[in-house]
Amino acid sequence: MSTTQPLPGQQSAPAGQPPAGENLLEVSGLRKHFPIRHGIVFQRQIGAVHAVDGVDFTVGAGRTLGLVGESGCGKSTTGRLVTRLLEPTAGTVVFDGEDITHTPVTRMKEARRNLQMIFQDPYSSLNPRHTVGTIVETPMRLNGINPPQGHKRRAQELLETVGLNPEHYNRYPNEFSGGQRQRIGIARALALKPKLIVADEPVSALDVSIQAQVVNLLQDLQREFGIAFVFIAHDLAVVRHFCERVAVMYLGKIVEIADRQTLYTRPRHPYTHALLSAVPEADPDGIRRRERIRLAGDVPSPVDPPSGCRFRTRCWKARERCVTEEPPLVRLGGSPDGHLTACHFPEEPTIEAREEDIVLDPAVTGREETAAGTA
Ligand SMILES: Nc1ncnc2c1ncn2[C@@H]1O[C@H](COP(=O)(O)OP(=O)(O)OP(=O)(O)O)[C@@H](O)[C@H]1O
Repeated sequence: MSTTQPLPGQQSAPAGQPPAGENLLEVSGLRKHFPIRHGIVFQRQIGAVHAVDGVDFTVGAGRTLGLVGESGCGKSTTGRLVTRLLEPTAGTVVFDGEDITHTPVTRMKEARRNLQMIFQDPYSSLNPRHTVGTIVETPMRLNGINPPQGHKRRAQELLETVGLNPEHYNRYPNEFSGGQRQRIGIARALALKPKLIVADEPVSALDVSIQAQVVNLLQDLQREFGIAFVFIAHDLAVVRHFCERVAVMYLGKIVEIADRQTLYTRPRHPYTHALLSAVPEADPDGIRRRERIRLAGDVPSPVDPPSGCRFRTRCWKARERCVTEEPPLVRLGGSPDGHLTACHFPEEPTIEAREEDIVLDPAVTGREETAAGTA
């Protein structure tokens, strides 16, 4: 996939946002292999965890891309590579026209300012010994930003922006709830007026009742300030709410990417079908039945991923070709512009019920048979 061209199928920008199609972030062939070492003295490398294994995507200015997939498929590592918290093994990251793939963090001041990250755990990502004011002001001070109204007033404005009381400036993180701490983290990320925020599971550590509030806050900020987002989550419902485009990852690769409506209603990759079929969804008319797919086992080890298509060991459609030939991420016949799928034997583009459920997990089959027998 070319990463220098705007992704097809992007919707037009809402009022006040940058024009559509201008790529702010271009990720190409991105790889991260964590070495596995053995031995106390010589520490020989005996293998590698293929955490991210050739990922391409772009994010337009002011746009939102969701990264979804099961635990361990490489979402967080991708986020950390993009924000340069990790050094890639291969590939390129171009941000705002600048290739930052190997720029030393100390020399990428401008990019660091415009590229911020929000972390999953609001408890560990805030220094408990610093006041909220210090936490929010520090990025400005480190970057030599002196707002006309002064650091304190600006920090208080930011607290207000994220729905916190500016008078809490002198309080410490442990005096706040999880949702409030995440708001402090968001205020800190906003302090430098970033162009892109990578939000790594920003609500999954929060109570369900608080999650919606924080997601709505992020959405308001995204619209008001035209900030682009890479939103990492395993909760497909949250991603659907927040993201215009969604990429599905499996074992270090993107297996499907499309605009949200297409991905959620007309998926082609069997793995996307399986993920969606696991999402509980209200069926208001009670007429349309959704497909049921239960996958077998866990994601295989990223130390030794399967040959060919990585999903083949859990796929009900796998054939010989899937063992020998890796499917490219391409637009399939019948898919709209911008909908790319990596599959040799794609599914019908619908999530409606099939004649028979797909249940690959023997444990689930056993349980269901027992339940049916006792009913
Ligand atoms: N520093 C590291 N050293 C070795 N392996 C790592 C390291 N960080 C991540 N991994 C491995 O890389 C793979 C991808 O991890 P990653 O955290 O990116 O996945 P994820 O999709 O974000 O999962 P989760 O939703 O559980 O956070 C996993 O197998 C993980 O164990």
